[in-house]
Amino acid sequence: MSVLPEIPHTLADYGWDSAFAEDFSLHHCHRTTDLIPGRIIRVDRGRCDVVISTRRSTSSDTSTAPVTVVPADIAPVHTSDPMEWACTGDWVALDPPSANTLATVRALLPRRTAMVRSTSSKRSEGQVLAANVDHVVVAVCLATQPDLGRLERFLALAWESGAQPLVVLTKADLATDAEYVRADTEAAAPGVQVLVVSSETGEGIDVLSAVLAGSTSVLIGRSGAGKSTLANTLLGQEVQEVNHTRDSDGKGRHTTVARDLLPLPFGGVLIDTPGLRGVGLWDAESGLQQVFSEIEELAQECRFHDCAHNREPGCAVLNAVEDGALTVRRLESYRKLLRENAWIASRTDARLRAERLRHWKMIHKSVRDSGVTRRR
Ligand SMILES: Nc1nc2c(ncn2[C@@H]2O[C@H](COP(=O)(O)OP(=O)(O)OP(=O)(O)O)[C@@H](O)[C@H]2O)c(=O)[nH]1
Ligand SMILES: [Zn+2]
Repeated sequence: MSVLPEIPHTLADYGWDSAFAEDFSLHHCHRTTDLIPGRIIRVDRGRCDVVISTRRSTSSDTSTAPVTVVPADIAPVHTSDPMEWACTGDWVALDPPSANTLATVRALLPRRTAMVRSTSSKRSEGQVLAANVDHVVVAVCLATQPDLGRLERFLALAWESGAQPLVVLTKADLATDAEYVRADTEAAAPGVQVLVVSSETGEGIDVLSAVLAGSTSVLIGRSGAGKSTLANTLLGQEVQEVNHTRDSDGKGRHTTVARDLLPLPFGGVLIDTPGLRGVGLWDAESGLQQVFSEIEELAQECRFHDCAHNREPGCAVLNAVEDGALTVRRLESYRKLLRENAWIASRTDARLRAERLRHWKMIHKSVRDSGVTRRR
């Protein structure tokens, strides 16, 4: 067993609920040995760290007992497809650790959402950076002129993951015209809540905490947007668990338990993994449709159903630009991101994608056939 101390959180604090419990029971009943549920908080070279309950007896106990962190082997669930690699946020079924064996992950439970980025390999494949995320919080700094095109790209990625995006306008204490920026931001983010916060004064932190409470969240945004500062503000005391502290002589660096997934003091967790913060687009066509939903709606009114909104007669999109209802900036941003996305998608091996789709359909079908109804 791990020598790590018990942490006064429960699996429920980490997002465990009855729908995951049902998915887990499907794996459980196929096995003679006792598998246990857990959530991956970090993956590192063939190993992962998993939070598990300190109590094993019944599932009702599991949700209220304190959790502990154990290292686990992920080799049995390794596949050739990076989209299916175990990642931070995954709920898993695992063999518990024993006196002389490491815990072993036997299955990943079906993901509700997945944050995906393109890898830099020659053959473009997606890689999952975080699983089962409920809120993607996009941080935009109020101290400088916001880059709305960049915001729209982050939002497309957020929508594409299946999570609910949220925009936080940070450093409100440095803002000269917060309301003006908020209005511009809201116009660039239909269907997305926009909150104004300051880690310096604490403005808006209570509202943000209430929105994120009980869910799994990630913070993304450009460098310097104030993500680390905001994460520390939200995590409060909890962050002490992960701080990298220097030796008293100032030479070496000690790491206590390094975690990419941290419990929030008001319930729920925050995922912060390297690579997730400045993530790029990957096959986010439906995400783009959601970011630019008003343009998609206008396009329904164009005279020609294949209208490219260039100079076609009866184009509702161009008419909206003429009326001032739609900005040229936003239409150009929409075109640019669609082109960028099409280019990335075209690099992806079509056969690979078809296989992946078939595989996931099979999983969904087997879940459906077992009579389990899923929440989302
Ligand atoms: N005045 C003020 N400064 C802030 C606030 N939040 C962050 N900052 C400052 O802004 C700078 C960047 O903040 P970070 O939290 O490091 O930004 P980040 O988004 O994590 O940056 P990366 O780690 O590069 O991605 C730091 O100097 C912070 O002290 C705030 O609410 N008010
Ligand atoms: Zn048109």
